[in-house]
Amino acid sequence: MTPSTITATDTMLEASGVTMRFGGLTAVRGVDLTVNSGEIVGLIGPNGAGKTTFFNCLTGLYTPTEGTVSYRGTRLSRKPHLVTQAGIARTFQNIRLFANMTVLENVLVGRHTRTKEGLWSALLRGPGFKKAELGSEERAMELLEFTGLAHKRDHLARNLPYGEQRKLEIARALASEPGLLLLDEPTAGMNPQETRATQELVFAIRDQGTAVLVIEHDMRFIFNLCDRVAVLVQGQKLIEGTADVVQADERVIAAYLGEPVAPDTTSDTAEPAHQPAEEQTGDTP
Ligand SMILES: Nc1ncnc2c1ncn2[C@@H]1O[C@H](COP(=O)(O)OP(=O)(O)OP(=O)(O)O)[C@@H](O)[C@H]1O
Repeated sequence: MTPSTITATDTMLEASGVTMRFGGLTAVRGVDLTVNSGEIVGLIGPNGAGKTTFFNCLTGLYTPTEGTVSYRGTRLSRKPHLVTQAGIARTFQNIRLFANMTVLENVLVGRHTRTKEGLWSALLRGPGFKKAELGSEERAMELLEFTGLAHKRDHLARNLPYGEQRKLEIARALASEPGLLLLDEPTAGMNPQETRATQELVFAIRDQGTAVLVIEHDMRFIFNLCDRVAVLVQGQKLIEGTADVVQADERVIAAYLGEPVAPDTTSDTAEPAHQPAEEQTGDTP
């Protein structure tokens, strides 16, 4: 999945002094964060702490007011499609699939940065895209097998259950063959069984050579999954460390956790922690 040139010691992402201001509001303030190859890093913090804004600064959706972002030692472009082409893919907090395309087509569109055809050609399904599609289909099917969606290849994205839509977003992100995958609340709205399956999927993604940076409010998920966790509070990084260090930190407990995280004793039949805020499948990602 990942270029064989990546070694265990590569720095994939290096964000340095990233600050993002919106008028008088400083949403992200001087944040440094590194993700190395082979790592799963978590980014947690209260609502409004600046986590998604920080992701948007990494992926070119926002130009940081201050600071730099590099991927594998090279400063990143501020254009999202060039960031994807460089090797960073992401999913969104609110699912952004092509609702009226099939599962397979959604993944094929995700491959456009790895073919000569552009996004518009992919969306309009022009002749160039159809040719490129033949070469891409095998890889797209591998990704659907990998994410457990192969049997749904011809279903419309909008007809998938919520948990499978989230998986499809991940499959589509993987279609650009990223070295680093950014996941924004991948388990939001999932039940405990789906959350555990997502955890296994993220481990498998890492094991195949893609580093992962993940935002999530489900603390059991984060602390089970991540090699390191960084905590943002009011736009600033409060602490960064292993799960044990972070969840025992009194400032983190006071600012975010409220109480130490209990071990995972949830049952498979429990209800989802919360439902998605909206029916998220839109027509445009
Ligand atoms: N485009 C924008 N214009 C103005 N303010 C913004 C913009 N985007 C985010 N903000 C503000 O920046 C702050 C950080 O928001 P952000 O969505 O990054 O937080 P978050 O940690 O991802 O929250 P949540 O966990 O609820 O998703 C908030 O006060 C938000 O209102």
